[in-house]
Amino acid sequence: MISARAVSKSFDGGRTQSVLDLDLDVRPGEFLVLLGESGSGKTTTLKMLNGLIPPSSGAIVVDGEDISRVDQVRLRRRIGYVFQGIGLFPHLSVAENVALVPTLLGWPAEEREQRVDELLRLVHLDPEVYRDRAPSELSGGQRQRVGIARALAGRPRIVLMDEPFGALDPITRDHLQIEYQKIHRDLGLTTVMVTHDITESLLLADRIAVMNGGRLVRLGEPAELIAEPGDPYVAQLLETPRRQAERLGDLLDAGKGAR
Ligand SMILES: Nc1ncnc2c1ncn2[C@@H]1O[C@H](COP(=O)(O)OP(=O)(O)OP(=O)(O)O)[C@@H](O)[C@H]1O
Repeated sequence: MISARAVSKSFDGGRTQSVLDLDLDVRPGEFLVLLGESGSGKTTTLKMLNGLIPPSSGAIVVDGEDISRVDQVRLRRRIGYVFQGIGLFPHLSVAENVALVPTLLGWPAEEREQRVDELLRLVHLDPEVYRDRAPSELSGGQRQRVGIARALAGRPRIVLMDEPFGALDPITRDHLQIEYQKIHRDLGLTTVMVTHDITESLLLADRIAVMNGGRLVRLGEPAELIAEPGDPYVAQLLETPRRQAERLGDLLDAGKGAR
């Protein structure tokens, strides 16, 4: 569905090398997570996949088309994007934010409104209650739900998400992760999600692409990475969730014993 071939990106006339020689194939229907620490090149990669940033070299093919040769506006309307920090327009209502792409595509008002209500229900927000609210009148989790609804409005087959659950409390985060995973499956989407949270990537991804210093250092299913990190950096990343899982396992066992 998405292929990157020898993609590199530098800024400041070559002084900052953000992404180096990236080769990556995202399969149709796959949930792929780009994992790495701050500054490893994840956001730059995601923005290159929908043409927001042009690569310095290399090629990106989306659904069979080299994206440097397609109309950029049309391309971006075919790909849903959930931005880091959500990025809802504060002066627009929830419904207007969700209807952004359908409005740009010139959908008739009635169809647009039906779509907004359908999407709000999909992300578990009652349209009667939330349609006319301003983003400032929502909790962080509700705002993130609106961000997801907005990304899905134009019926994209591909969704790119940049740290979508990063700023949420753990309980809301867990709910939204599970809900989004269901949406991804039910709608047959291809999703690429950026995170620096190793546990999140292990729980959500079909495959994880680990980036370090602009390079893709490991690509594999969560179980494959756990069984064989294959790279010292990946082994180091896995230490924390492994330790936490062991401690939680011990506590759960102790809890059972105390009952
Ligand atoms: N427009 C830009 N101009 C100059 N340098 C940039 C620009 N965008 C990104 N960079 C640099 O490229 C590198 C990778 O940045 P990127 O935002 O892709 O990292 P990231 O892994 O997404 O980090 P984070 O998790 O903090 O968002 C960083 O060193 C960053 O400073």
